[in-house]
Amino acid sequence: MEVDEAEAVQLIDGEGEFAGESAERFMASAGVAVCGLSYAVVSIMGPQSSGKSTLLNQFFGTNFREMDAFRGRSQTTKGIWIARCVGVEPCTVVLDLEGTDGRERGEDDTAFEKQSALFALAISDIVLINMWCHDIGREQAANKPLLKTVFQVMMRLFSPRKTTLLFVIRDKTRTPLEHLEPVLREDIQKIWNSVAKPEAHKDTPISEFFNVEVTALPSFEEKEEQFREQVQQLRQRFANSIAPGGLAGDRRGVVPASGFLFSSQQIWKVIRENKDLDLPAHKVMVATVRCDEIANEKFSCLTSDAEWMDLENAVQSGPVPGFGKKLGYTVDVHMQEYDKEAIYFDEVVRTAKRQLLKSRVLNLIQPAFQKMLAHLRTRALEKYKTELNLTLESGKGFAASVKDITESSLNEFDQGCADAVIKHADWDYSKMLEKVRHDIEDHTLSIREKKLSELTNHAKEKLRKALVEPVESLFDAAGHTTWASIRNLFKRETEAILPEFQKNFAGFEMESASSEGMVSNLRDYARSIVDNKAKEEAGKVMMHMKERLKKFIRYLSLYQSIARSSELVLVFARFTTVFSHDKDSIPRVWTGKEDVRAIAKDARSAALKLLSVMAAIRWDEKPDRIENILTSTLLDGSVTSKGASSSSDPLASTTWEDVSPKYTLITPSQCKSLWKQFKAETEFTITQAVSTQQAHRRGNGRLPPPWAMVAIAVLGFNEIMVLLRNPIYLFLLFVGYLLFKALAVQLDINREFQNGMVPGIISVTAKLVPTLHNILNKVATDQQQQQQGRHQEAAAEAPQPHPQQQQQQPQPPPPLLLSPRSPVSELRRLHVPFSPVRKAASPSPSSSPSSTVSSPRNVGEDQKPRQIVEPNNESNNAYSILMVYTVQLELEGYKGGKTGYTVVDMALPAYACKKPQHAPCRRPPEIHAAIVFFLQSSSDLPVGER
Ligand SMILES: Nc1nc2c(ncn2[C@@H]2O[C@H](COP(=O)(O)OP(=O)(O)OP(=O)(O)O)[C@@H](O)[C@H]2O)c(=O)[nH]1
Repeated sequence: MEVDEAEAVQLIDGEGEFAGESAERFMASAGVAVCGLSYAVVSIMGPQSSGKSTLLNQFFGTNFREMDAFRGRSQTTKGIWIARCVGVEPCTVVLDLEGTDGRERGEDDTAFEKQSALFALAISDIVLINMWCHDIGREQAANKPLLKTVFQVMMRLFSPRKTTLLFVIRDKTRTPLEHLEPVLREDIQKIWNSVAKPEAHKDTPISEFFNVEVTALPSFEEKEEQFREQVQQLRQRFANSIAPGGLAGDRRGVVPASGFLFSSQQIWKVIRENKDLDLPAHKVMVATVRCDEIANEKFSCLTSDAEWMDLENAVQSGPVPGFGKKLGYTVDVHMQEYDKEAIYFDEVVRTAKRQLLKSRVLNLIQPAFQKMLAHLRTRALEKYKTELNLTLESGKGFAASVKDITESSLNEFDQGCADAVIKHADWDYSKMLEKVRHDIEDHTLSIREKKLSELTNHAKEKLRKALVEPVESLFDAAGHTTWASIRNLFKRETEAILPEFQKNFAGFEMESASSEGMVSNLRDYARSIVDNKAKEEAGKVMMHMKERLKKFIRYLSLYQSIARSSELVLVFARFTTVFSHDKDSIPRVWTGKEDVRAIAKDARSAALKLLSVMAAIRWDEKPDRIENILTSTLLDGSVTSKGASSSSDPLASTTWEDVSPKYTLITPSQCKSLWKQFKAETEFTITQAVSTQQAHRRGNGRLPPPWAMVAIAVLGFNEIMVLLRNPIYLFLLFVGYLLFKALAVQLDINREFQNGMVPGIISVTAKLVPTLHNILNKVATDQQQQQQGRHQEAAAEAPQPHPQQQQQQPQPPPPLLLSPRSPVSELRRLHVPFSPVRKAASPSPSSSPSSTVSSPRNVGEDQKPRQIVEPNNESNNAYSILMVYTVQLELEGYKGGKTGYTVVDMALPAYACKKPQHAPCRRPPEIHAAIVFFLQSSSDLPVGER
């Protein structure tokens, strides 16, 4: 319900209960609460039905209930009522008190009178005391007990405020006020004097506590017009009553209007409890409560402030530009509201409550500020990372980049923090600044490690590339200067790469000790590359050599049970290389004139040299005695003596003299056992070579001795003459000779009889008929070819066909140096389709064999032009016409479906006879072994391929 400003409400009911709810409504509707200190409180006391309500209504335009005179005189006002004066500035609140000396309460019930009087004195600036004119000067006047009560309760107020007592004399008579007032004042003084006072105020004059004013009004009932006129004049005195010199008292202890209701309630509570009323303490208490209420209200306003909520939401997702400015403005608004409302309360209390409010506000907004700092921290770190990357990419030095960007990032963070703080708080963001600094330092360290690691890895990769393959190559050609070459290589490459590395990390501004340490580590790494390569390369080379050796073994059918250890493979490889090649690395052709034992010794010596090279890693130039020891003990044969004691055997040890164990690859005792095994296995090779040489010599000495030839001529003279006289016999003899010769070549008589007479006869007998059949077929084939040749000659004489037709004719088979039907030519024919690379490299059938694919390990060797020994007509030896024919078989590629090639590179001394090309050729043992090897290998091929 809206309360009109003139509408009076009950503040305290007749039972003495404070009507807080209706009073609050009144305060809100009458707008008193916002008046601050600019308000005045007026009360009226007086006997019952003395026209108090009538006077107030006429004075201030209020609507207090008045007694209806036509219904009889009775109590109208019960308790205390309150209303706001109409048209009086400043805001004036008026209290209408229950009349004293009322019949309703009885003669002895004066408690409420005293309580209400004290209440009126405590909260009012002006107290109107309504009294009848005819009571002045009377001893038993009705106002005398009232005044006594007022003065007595006044003494119960500590530090009482100075109140104006305005005596309103009603129904004034013809006696002028000038005569009435002294009498009244005298009565008042008498009453004041009669009141018991505390010792401190015993002699205090009444003027210390009261401003006594007196006025008189005509009767409202009899002289209403005059009454109204004089009331209007009197009303003027209530305008600006609180101004200096105004009607109001000194207003000490006045509380702000917003606290008026609370203050009144508390005062009434104290009065009801019959306690002394300490107005200053009450004022502080009111201020405390009210400031608390105001602070709570303002804090609540802030928490629901739209700008604050928007700001708080925004800062959750990222930094807010102008955060401090926006937040400071919002806080300012609410703090100023507090100041505005609390300004009239006790200053000490007000300030204390303001501080409390401020700390609550800061606690509320600090998480948002911390969030803002977190965003700034993240942004500073991101900026640092980005700019560092860009700067490093531009090539600027690492340390200089870090210094510049750190400074700029921290400055930006600092500015962001300064922008985020508010003037109300002295928030310290130095800890966050330290965190950002640590973030940057951590990131810098990680990037530094990463960059240094990249540089180191790059240098290591360069070292690896620069050392691995050259070292591998040097080990391939192991010899006297191998380790010297490796040392030179190591020195050259490290001196080229390490300074470049040192130059690259100069930008990191490292301490010289760290820098040198890193270079030293890299140098150690380079050494480890060589060391590891020395070990690994042995393994790799062993594998290759083992493969090669296996093929060589297949070729010669010699080494069937060797290569039990990888070191032995190396030694064997060197041996077979030397043993099978001459000094110019040309495949050796056994002519029968070589000194096989001397060659074998050279081969063993070379193998031993390889063994000595591979026996240890030599980083220093200090010569060692490994080769000498190996030569003297192994090559000269002393080691083979079974009775050699360990004390005289320099190889009976696990370490080399002057060689560190960590640099030892093959120990002396290992060398010794390897050599024993090597000698045992190679002995057979040498024996085989000697046998081959002897067979060769036998082949060259097949003509019968001269005495036998003379005996044949003498004893067979008649038969010779018969043959000479009969050409048919001579022809048949010639044909028979040719047939026998062809059979002998085809059957390889010498080889068949190598295993003994009886096995030879059996073998030759079994092969005789098929061989004869082959020869006859060959003769028939030759005749057909001759006829085809004649046809072609005839066709050549005929008109030439169109070039395209000519291209479509099938190409003739490639010319063969051997017989087209010979096993070796079959070998070549079968091999050609197997090599796709060979096809690509040799589109023409007449391409040189040197264009074939070779083993990677033999690239250097294969790149040399193949030395082909053309048939030499100048040579008298029919078997000395040699050619080097390279046979490359991808046999391994067909076995087991492997995709890679295993290239068998065999230098085969091929045989081409002086006889016509189509005649059958006799095979030397090496060719025969190669064919046997091929046929054995090709047995794994599919039937069609074979
Ligand atoms: N004689 C005379 N009577 C008056 C005057 N003013 C008012 N009255 C009459 O006095 C009677 C009481 O008036 P109220 O104004 O109700 O008096 P009151 O003091 O408020 O009464 P309570 O509130 O009951 O104590 C009414 O009948 C009025 O008409 C006046 O100036 N002189």
